Amino acid sequence: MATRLRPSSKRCAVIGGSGFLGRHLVEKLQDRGYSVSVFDIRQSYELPGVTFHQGDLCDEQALLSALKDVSLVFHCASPAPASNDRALFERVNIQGTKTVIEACIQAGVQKLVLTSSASVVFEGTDIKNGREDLPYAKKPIDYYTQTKIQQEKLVLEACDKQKGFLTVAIRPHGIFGPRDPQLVPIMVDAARRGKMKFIIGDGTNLVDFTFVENVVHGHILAAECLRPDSPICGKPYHITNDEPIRFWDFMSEMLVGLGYAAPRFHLPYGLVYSLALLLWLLTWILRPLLSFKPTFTPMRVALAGTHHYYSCERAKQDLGYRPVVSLKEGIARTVQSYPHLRHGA
Ligand SMILES: NC(=O)C1=CN([C@@H]2O[C@H](COP(=O)(O)OP(=O)(O)OC[C@H]3O[C@@H](n4cnc5c(N)ncnc54)[C@H](OP(=O)(O)O)[C@@H]3O)[C@@H](O)[C@H]2O)C=CC1
Ligand SMILES: CC(C)=CCC[C@@H](C)[C@H]1CC[C@H]2C3=C(CC[C@]12C)[C@@]1(C)CCC(=O)C[C@@H]1CC3
Repeated sequence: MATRLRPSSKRCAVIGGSGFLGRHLVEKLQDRGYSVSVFDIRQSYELPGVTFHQGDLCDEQALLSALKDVSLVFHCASPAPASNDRALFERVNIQGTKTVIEACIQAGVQKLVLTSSASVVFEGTDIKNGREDLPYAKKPIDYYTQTKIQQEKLVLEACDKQKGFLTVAIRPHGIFGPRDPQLVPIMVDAARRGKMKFIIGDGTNLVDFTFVENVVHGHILAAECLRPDSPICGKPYHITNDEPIRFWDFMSEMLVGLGYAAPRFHLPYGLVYSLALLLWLLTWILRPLLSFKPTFTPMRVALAGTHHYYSCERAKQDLGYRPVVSLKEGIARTVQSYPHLRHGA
């Protein structure tokens, strides 16, 4: 296991620090005594001691002024997967990440920790205990994933011990927790519209859901282990709760916790996937006439109906990673944090 070192200056920047994961990361870094700057396209909160720089990460000059005297950068900004905007994903995740790397090198940043995604190896078919040596998806399930693959490659290939610029990528999966704008809100919206009655497939597919504080813990461990002599340089690491759970059990626990009924009726996976594909095709053909965003997309059906869980042995070995919050506690804390989304609220 690599030795953990705190950067001497303890000055770091979180690109995407106004987002769900970013804000949790900022709060924990501050608790641990880091001096933190946030760079984000929006400012969603204020925190004493944290400096905010509002800007687009594709703007090198804006980044350079935010990275002055910073030795460690976390890059966890991305357009939301639900935006499904190919041009935006390419501009931010690919061009923007090139700009982040260039700005880091120019500003003398020593370490860059990227938030990648375990989905970079997911093609819509079962992955059981997938390790980091699985090949990147040849047919990624959506544009978001396609650009996350390119982004991860760019960051890992930029690792250069000679130049003193070290990089590492964290691949979380199914992040959930307080303030998440996606998982629970999308699920509750579907429940309120009567769309959470059905289980896609036989309901036994296992999936990783990862409590946000475990993802934060993985990022900080990676940053503190990143040194020229450590085995983690230029490598990706899966960070999960290490407790794969049936997708539909997780959904049911969340729903029941919030006062909604658990899904009960089974629908065949192949049928739902084909319908989602057809719907997607129709909305694509009719896009000049109507802007309709279906709840059932092929990507979501694949996520809901296949096995996709990952080994985090490499993170345990190299980073000393162990989840700090169990799935049970994570679910309870998440449910408690959404009083406004409870049934009848
Ligand atoms: N949530 C999940 O389950 C998983 C997330 N990830 C990865 O984790 C990271 C964080 O995700 P999450 O916290 O959920 O996402 P959020 O959308 O909550 O946070 C991302 C932040 O980045 C900002 N941002 C987007 N584009 C730019 C830009 N051009 N310049 C500066 N800032 C920008 C967003 O602003 P705005 O909201 O205005 O767009 C937002 O504040 C992402 O890289 C994502 O790919 C990986 C696996 C799973
Ligand atoms: C583990 C992992 C990568 C989770 C991803 C989170 C989201 C993609 C899910 C959040 C809410 C989920 C959801 C569905 C699919 C996956 C999510 C979008 C459905 C659309 C699946 C089909 C239904 O029956 C309705 C579901 C609503 C919630």
